[in-house]
Amino acid sequence: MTPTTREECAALDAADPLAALREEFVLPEGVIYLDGNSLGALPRSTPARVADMIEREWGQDLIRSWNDAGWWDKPRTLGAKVAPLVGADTDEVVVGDGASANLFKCLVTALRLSDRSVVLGEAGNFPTDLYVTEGAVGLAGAQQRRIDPDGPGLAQELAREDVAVLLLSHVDYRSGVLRDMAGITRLAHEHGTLVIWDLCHSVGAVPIELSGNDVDFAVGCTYKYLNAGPGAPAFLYAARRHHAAADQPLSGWHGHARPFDFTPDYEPAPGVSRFLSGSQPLVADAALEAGLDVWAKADLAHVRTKSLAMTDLFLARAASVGLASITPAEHERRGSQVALVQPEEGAGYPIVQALIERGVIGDFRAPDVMRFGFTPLYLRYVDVYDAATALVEVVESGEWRAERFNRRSQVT
Ligand SMILES: Cc1ncc(COP(=O)(O)O)c(C=O)c1O
Ligand SMILES: Nc1c(O)cccc1C(=O)C[C@H](N)C(=O)O
Repeated sequence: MTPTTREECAALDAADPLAALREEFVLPEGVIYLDGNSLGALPRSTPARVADMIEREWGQDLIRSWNDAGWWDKPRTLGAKVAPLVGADTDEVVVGDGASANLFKCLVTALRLSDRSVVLGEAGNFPTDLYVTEGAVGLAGAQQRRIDPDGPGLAQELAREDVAVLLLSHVDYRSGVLRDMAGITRLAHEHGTLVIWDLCHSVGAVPIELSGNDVDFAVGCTYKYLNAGPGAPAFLYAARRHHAAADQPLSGWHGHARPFDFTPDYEPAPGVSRFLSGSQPLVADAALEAGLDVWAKADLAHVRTKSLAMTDLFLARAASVGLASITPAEHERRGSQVALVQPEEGAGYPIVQALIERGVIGDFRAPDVMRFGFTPLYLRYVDVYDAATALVEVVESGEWRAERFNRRSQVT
């Protein structure tokens, strides 16, 4: 049941099985952070973990750390820590490079596995997915088609039976719509299409079953709900059945079968390691590891229950001041964010700025969406209640109309 009063929220916090995890994060005084879907908060253990990596592993142990501190294997050992969060086996996930680069690798690999040459994508996807697809199809001599995956176009396009690869975001970055991974993957496979899921906005936000749903490939970033830090390395999942035939385009020595033979010819490693390219940012890997170690203490079912209760609460209070939502009311179609449409032309950006001045940090996504992310590991129900109160007050008072809230900054 959705809490309606601050007292009910406090009671939910007192009974929250995730409550203790909030202590694992550095959260600035006076801030309610509703942007963890863009950049997650800092785990308390991260600075010491990174300092240890730099001072001891690098400073004292120097090159020996490639073996002694497990640097060489970090893409795999960190991949194994991501695997339970995405419902994959530990040997199907590697960490490395960025989400855009991994997307490129998966797209070209999938095109090479298929005898077709169309990549079907979504018109409203996060732009990097569209740009990377453009680059990949250009190189592979393929074509890109775009649809609205939440309408009838998806089934119609797949039924043409010329689609090699379907690339979709599991949760839409703007609206927060959660797609039916099981149903869409099954439908695509029935039509001979491989599927790549972009999990950037769903990993750590909702439970995910990649292996159970026979997903072919997936990528995701770690700096949002996984709290790995700005620009942290991403992950790549490839179903085991594709490993032997996967021919990824950024073949580099970290993906070689015997890298220390230093042979002139490329021979891919047998498993998911073949998706690696070159050396990885090991300082950033240390921060990622600290973020993943917090996740090892969380139960995703509890995260999901709390996330839905929080978004229900926020949606209900936004509706009470007439704010329309493009985030679905149905739980099974909702990620862990709320996207509200501005009440009048040009109001969204200044409303978000007015909230930020009050210590409630969300963001604005052009052209008209006010976006609020909910991260059950470090948010309390009372925070959500207080943030919603601030939103109601900002809208009702009209304080957002002040000129200072309309000065745009580069990163929004
Ligand atoms: C759906 C989606 N894909 C990819 C990315 C990011 O890619 P990268 O980490 O390579 O910048 C983002 C966010 O930045 C995103 O929302
Ligand atoms: N990755 C980002 C970056 O390097 C700079 C600024 C913002 C981002 C983001 O992650 C944006 C995010 N994907 C979004 O959904 O808006």
